[in-house]
Amino acid sequence: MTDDTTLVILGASGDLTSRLLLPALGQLLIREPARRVRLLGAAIEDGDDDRWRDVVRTAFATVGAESAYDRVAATTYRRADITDPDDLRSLLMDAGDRPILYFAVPPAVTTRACDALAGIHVPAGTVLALEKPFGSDEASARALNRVLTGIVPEEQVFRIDHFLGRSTTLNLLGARFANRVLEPVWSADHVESVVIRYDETLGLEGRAGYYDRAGALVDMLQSHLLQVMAVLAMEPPSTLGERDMRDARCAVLRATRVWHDDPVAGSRRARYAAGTVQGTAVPDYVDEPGVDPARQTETLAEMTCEIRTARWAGVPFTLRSGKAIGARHTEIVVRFKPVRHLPTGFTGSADGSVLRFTLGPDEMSLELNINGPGDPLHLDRAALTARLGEGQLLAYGEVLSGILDGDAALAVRGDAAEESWRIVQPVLDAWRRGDVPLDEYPAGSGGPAAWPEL
Ligand SMILES: NC(=O)C1=CN([C@@H]2O[C@H](COP(=O)(O)OP(=O)(O)OC[C@H]3O[C@@H](n4cnc5c(N)ncnc54)[C@H](OP(=O)(O)O)[C@@H]3O)[C@@H](O)[C@H]2O)C=CC1
Ligand SMILES: O=C1O[C@H](COP(=O)(O)O)[C@@H](O)[C@H](O)[C@H]1O
Repeated sequence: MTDDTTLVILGASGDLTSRLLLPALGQLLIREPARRVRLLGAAIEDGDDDRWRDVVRTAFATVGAESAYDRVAATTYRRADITDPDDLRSLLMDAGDRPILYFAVPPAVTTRACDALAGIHVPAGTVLALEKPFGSDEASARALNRVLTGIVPEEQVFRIDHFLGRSTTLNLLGARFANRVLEPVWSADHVESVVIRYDETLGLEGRAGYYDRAGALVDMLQSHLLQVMAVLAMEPPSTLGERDMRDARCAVLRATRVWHDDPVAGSRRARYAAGTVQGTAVPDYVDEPGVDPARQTETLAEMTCEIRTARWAGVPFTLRSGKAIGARHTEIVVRFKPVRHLPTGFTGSADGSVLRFTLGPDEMSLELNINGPGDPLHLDRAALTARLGEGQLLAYGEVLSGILDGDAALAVRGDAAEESWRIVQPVLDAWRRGDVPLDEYPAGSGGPAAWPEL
């Protein structure tokens, strides 16, 4: 990586930029002292270099990376409407050779900006990094892919999914592929069910402009949780290189359908009502600023899928994510089948073992049936727990590192983005038709009382 690479952050005044991208860049520059980057920020609002430099310094400081600022070779700001070809042209002139255009802007703006880019000259080696959601359905994702590959080759398109850079997801690879003990039981022969759950205490956080159109299904399941499922379920790749990893993940998605092809039985949705989350009052979702009640947006989504391969057919993979839940509950749970025959004479129950990966703090635990204290033939439950390495970088740091190095292993390939939409489309359609009721739960609860525990 040399000084002549410019990271152009489109959406310099946005939440993602200040809260996640810049802190991650600061961390990355601290971890890799030889790395240099030029930073060009752009947004619609009038601004100047000094104000932008303050934004960068403040963001670096949030992760204790103040000293990384000296490694940024230049930091400049340009006012630009990136849907305007003239503004884009002058931005590209400022960016120089082989720029990285990071679209930290709303998805509809990204689409319009890419349409504009397709009509102008883009320097060879330009990299495009696009935030999720990628398109708004399968057809629009396909159309956007066509536009992108008309601008730069697929290897230069980074569709971002920061869950692929999360240490838990990376730890899954180590646990699965560096332990011979797991591979023989990693299939429908031994696994009964898988749950991937990301319940947050956070509510809307002022993001109605985006979230009210997306909802939990698109915001979390269609993107992040399907990618985590792909890592959990993929065939062992030959290498951790870009092609092997992306082929393996995409093969899982290609084989995935909603459970029994029945989106009504295979999904549930709900929305939070007024309540209290960890001592703080949260309004009814429809009373949050900017929400349109007519949209019937869900804040809790659940979908069960089947991966139709010899390894996984018949195993339900349930993905769930909710906002304003009483306690953070973020984990991957692999539940094994009980033993085929429990020798007569034991007392107590012998439920299947459970392998659990907790996301942040990262832990892995294996629950087993053991002979407990007292009666030696009475079965008790015990857990072997290991704290996993948190990684030196935030998830966005791993993602940025890949982009700056031109390694797309942690980015979503175009065909995988389309497959993810294909998987959720029947559910979206069923919800739009009103075939699945929109249930309610008080903010701060664990979800609708009537929903059976996963
Ligand atoms: N925020 C988050 O936690 C996460 C966000 N994302 C994704 O990141 C993207 C950005 O989200 P977020 O930062 O929250 O959004 P914000 O609304 O906070 O920021 C949007 C940014 O886009 C700029 N912008 C809008 N239109 C244009 C335009 N025509 N030309 C130039 N700049 C423009 C805005 O500039 P101005 O202020 O000048 O109008 C602003 O800087 C979305 O795709 C979102 O899904 C992904 C993961 C997490
Ligand atoms: O992309 C998103 O992710 C966050 C959850 O991820 P985290 O790493 O910030 O915990 C989610 O809150 C947000 O709604 C979604 O857009």
